[in-house]
Amino acid sequence: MLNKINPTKTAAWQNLATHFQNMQAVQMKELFAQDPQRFARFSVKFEDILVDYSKNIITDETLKLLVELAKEVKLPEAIEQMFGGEKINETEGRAVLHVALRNQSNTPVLVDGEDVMPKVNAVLSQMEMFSDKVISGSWKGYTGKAIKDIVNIGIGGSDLGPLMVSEALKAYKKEHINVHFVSNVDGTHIAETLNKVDPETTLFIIASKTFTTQETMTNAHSAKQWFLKAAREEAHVAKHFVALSTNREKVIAFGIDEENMFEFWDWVGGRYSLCSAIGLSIACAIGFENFKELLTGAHAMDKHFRESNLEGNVPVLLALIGLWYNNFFEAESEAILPYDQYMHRFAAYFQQGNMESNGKYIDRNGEEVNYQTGPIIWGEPGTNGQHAFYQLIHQGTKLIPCDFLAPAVSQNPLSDHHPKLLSNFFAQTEALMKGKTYEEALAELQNSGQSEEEITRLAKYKEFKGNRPTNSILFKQLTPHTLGSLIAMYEHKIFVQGVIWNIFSFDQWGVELGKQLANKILPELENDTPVTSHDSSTNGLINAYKAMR
Ligand SMILES: O=P(O)(O)OC[C@H]1O[C@H](O)[C@H](O)[C@@H](O)[C@@H]1O
Repeated sequence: MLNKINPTKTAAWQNLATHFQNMQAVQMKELFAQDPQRFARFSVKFEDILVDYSKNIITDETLKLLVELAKEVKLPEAIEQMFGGEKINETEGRAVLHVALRNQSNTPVLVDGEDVMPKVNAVLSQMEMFSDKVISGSWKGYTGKAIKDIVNIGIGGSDLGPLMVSEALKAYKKEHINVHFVSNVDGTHIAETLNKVDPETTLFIIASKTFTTQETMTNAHSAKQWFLKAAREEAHVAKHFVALSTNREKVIAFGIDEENMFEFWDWVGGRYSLCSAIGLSIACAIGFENFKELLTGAHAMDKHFRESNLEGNVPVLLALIGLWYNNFFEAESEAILPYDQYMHRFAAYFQQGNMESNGKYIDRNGEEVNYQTGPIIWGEPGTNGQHAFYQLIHQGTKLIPCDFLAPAVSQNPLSDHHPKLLSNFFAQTEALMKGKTYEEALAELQNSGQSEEEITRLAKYKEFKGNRPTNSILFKQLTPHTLGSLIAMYEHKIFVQGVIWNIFSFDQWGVELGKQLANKILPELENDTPVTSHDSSTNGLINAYKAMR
């Protein structure tokens, strides 16, 4: 069992609160001026990934106290508990072992005394054989043709991970295979996708941990109907539908051959499942060897996380710095800003990863917390974000700690695109940190030909207070290995924060109520009789819908 310590009751928290009083007015540019070694001291290299956390409102003392907090709430023990297969997901009675899925060292990982590695490896082999067949064209459709299009039908963790990775690793994609993702129960999503594909050459991957999710099952049934309209015989389904799930019975009931089921287990959380069978669409798109590289990269970060001391531990440092802003500076959100177009779904992926994990107000003792837990996660790729929402990051009233990510080497080195992109990457964190003083703004306006009065007035608007914190994560190239490490890095950051906030990061009860109510409302939409069973707003909306349709 994880510790159940209220973090605010620790000595470190109290010390951090006092320390914060001294830190809240500290200017980062002064910290840089005082210490020429600040970058060297506040950055860490992990393989090809450089994490610079020097542009934060922190000192050695801040980090020392944050590390003390982590120790006081027994973070090192919690890390061992997760890797050791303890049932740390207590509200569901499950272990949390996404790290076993990519345990390339193949050391035993025990759950209830059983080593899970043989079954992990067996499914990986099954995925390898299958993806090889699809890619080589030896897997044939019902008319003897090779597969050209893969449609992954899933939602949440059964969609966002494979989608994000397939996009991020597009440079590694096999040219003759196209992957599509259908998630929304809005018929438009599946209809528009089916318009683009041919039943003879399309493989549907039905991805659902539970195999009961309404959206996925509805889309899967529509896909099957569409397929059977062309293929006619139920027996052909086996060549075009495979399932990724923990629920064998439901997969069989759907009509998918048991042979075509790729299994995973209840100790894999949906939003932590892309290294499991849920990654099959990735393996088919980029080849199993590249999928394996992704796992190797994630495993390398897992080892670093488990084995490094807290002071030099990348996910731990990112977690502690995030917590510093979340709980002391009262920052409400964090932005993830990849300067790599291939990573355009990265923030969306970790929106689920983070917000579904740490968006909780009941602590591990069953009590309501009296401090902030998970932040709001958002972001878009640079430079698009610069022309959209960076205004608020630079001059708004909210503090938004940002992670900037960028590859040193582009997969598409067209003329000077990449230096231009990276000049923005470097400039933004510099601007956010340094800002521009009123005097600097005034000086810039001096030769503008405007009146002194106008210049004095305008300079106010052109002043940037700066002191806005960022982490810069610069990596050599967006390879499968590096992407795997980055994914694991953020996963473990979330874990560390959840441990400290004394919440259960691996359940998601908060998504149930909406589902329950939707199930109640669905039959009410069958006829035109007005409803009266809800509040007046909900009744009014339902009745207006009935009148409009
Ligand atoms: O994979 P499935 O069982 O279909 O679940 C898909 C998704 O739906 C649920 O509502 C959860 O909130 C997510 O964590 C999960 O990833």
